Amino acid sequence: MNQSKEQRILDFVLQNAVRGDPCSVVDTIDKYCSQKEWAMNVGNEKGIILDKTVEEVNPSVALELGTYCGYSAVRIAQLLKPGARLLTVEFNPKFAAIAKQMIEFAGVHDKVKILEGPSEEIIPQLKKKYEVDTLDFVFLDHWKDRYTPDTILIQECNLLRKGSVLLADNVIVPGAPEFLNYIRNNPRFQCTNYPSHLEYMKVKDAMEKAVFLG
Ligand SMILES: O=c1[nH]cnc2c(O)c(F)c(-c3ccc(F)cc3)cc12
Ligand SMILES: [Mg+2]
Repeated sequence: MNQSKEQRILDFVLQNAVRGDPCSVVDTIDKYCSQKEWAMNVGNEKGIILDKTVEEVNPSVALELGTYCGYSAVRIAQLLKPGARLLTVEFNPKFAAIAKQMIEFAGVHDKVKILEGPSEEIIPQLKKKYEVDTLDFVFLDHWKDRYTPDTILIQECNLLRKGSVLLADNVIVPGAPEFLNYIRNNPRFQCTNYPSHLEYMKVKDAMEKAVFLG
């Protein structure tokens, strides 16, 4: 049965990265995806913007929408303080299975919980089923058409507090124009744009940060 690209990425990590070393896992994924097969990991250039935002927020509870192979989950988890946790939502069971192995190999599995299913079903479960009070940080990196409805749903579920930070990938490519319009015209958010490039390409992309004002 022929392998998926995501399985090839995982195998390359298992063969070439250092078990228990999150940096080596991140660097090895970037090496494979820049030299052999493009894949939709946030990548190193936008990854540094993600890192800086996570360090600035220093979240106790972080949510990621869109796990994929676990690249950004590993990046985020390695920056979390002791006792802090990342909940990451993945709709595609094949991607979730790859990410689980990636996260375990990186040695950050005690900080990360993969929640399999559609974000619109999981977000309303966060308080009761996953014992979340409020989210300090949310990384939106799933499907552009879900950015706005999920941001609205997160607010409706009372999951944000004054100072909660949202960071959205791909607001230029593939693009999330409706989300940018929503969040930049919403007086309850203070927005900042971070121009960058599409992972492993010279194409322009950007991330958008939105701080919830309460
Ligand atoms: O669907 C996505 N979810 C999350 N992140 C993505 C991404 O970072 C991409 F670059 C892309 C992408 C895919 C194909 C292209 F030609 C350009 C960007 C897609 C996603
Ligand atoms: Mg992305």
